[in-house]
Amino acid sequence: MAGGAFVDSNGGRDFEGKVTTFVLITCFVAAMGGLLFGYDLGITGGVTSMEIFLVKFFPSVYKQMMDDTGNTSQYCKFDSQLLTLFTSSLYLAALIASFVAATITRKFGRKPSMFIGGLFFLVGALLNGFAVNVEMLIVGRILLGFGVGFCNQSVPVYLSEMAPSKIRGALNMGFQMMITIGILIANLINYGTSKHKNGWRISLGIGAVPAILLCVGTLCLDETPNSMIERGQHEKAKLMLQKIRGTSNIDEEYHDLVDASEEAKKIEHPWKNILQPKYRPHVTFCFFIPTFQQLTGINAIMFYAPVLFKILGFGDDASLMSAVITGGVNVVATLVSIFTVDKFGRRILFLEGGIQMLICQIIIGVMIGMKFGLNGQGSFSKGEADLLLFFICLYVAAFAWSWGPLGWLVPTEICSLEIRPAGQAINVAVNMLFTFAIAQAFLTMLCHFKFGLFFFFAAFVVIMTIFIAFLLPETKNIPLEEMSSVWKSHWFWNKIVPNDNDLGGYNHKSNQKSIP
Ligand SMILES: OC[C@H]1O[C@](O)(CO)[C@@H](O)[C@@H]1O
Repeated sequence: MAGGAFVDSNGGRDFEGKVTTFVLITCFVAAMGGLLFGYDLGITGGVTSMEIFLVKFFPSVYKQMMDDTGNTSQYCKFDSQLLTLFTSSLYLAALIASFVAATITRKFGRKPSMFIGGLFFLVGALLNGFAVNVEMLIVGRILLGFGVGFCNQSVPVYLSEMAPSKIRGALNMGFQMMITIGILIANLINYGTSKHKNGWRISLGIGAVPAILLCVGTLCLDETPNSMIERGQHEKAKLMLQKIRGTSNIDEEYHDLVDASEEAKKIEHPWKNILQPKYRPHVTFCFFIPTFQQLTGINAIMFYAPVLFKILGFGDDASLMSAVITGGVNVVATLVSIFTVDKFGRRILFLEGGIQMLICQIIIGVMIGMKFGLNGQGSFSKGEADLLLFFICLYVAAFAWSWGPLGWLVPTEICSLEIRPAGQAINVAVNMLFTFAIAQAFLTMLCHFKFGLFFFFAAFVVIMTIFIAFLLPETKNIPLEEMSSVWKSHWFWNKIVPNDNDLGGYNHKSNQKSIP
């Protein structure tokens, strides 16, 4: 499912096999999916800050922006539901599409879903690039959203099933990494196109290039062995396994895949299954982790950084350049997470990231509050603007090594096979729902909450950090087949999870220390 399913479905054991060229090509295709998602996340902020674009499609917002009679508070300059709908409609469409894609991925395979996703991306990008009215823009964004839904649902699954288990963890975070690279590319392109008359067309239309690569790439790829087994093509699956592992010694892995598929088929009602008391921690984390990931307020920065910087008095160029800087910080800090997550663990990254975000949000809120007050009139000096940008970067870095990648990793690794599809569906749907809500509400919230908006998100960061401190057990280095033991040795979850010996279908070890 979207954003995840990289976990080892064979119980964490390592099978014989090399990292073949074939697998590397699959990674490239998967990368296109993440890149496209990131590109769409990053492109609208810059485009909606381009004057020519606003004049053409949102003239009332442009008038409001240019109003220098002093009637409009800086905080409210971009407050327009139609303008935010341009950004947010994508995520609502993605939410709906990921459910449809889940069925197509299961019944017809991963490839059709990826291909359909690529096609939606292509048509959406072209519609946006050639748009002559707001309707074309919004319909284009909805199609891009369908693309995100189909790709986020199928690409990670495809990738995890193709990848040898030893690089599966890295690939999980690699997906978020590609998202951040997509955002950065979008920011760079906006910076480059902003001076051209039709710059916004190039920015929006250029998304068609990775979409074509994804479509063509998908056509050249083969289906995963797991999907072949799921659809009764056992002999083909064996051959495919030999091809992707670069060895004929695949019997053990093949039998594990068949067993896993049989187990999964026994679950008639995955949604009813996940509601059993023993899965309460799983449902809790699959719901609250994506909720909190979005309530960090990260997308207030990712979507609206150029607009926000413009509101704060940065010039046009400086606004877009600042977005490039925050985009760059986002990529580098995600790398930090990839290299430290298995060494220091998930909890420490979550907790450190939370505290760092909190401090930065308070400083940002205070700085804006002191300059713009409640009436929203004011401006920053060059030095103050640089200092503000510095704290925004520190905030983005904290997110990028904590809630960004861990928001996908933790829900996938805590769910055992029989509840993975349902758990992932919750994770993705909730993520998209809150991405939509924040995208839609941010500019209006800024208009009403003013600088207090940063304290609003900071309050959620306090709640989520306490939530992690008390409720999330450390999952670093815990083999998947022993994951159920973490609940039994946790001070809170051992009171909630029923005391049977067959949690999640896996045996658990009795000699665990108390966690955390
Ligand atoms: O890198 C920031 C991006 O990462 C996400 O949280 C996805 O994991 C997006 O919602 C956000 O725009």
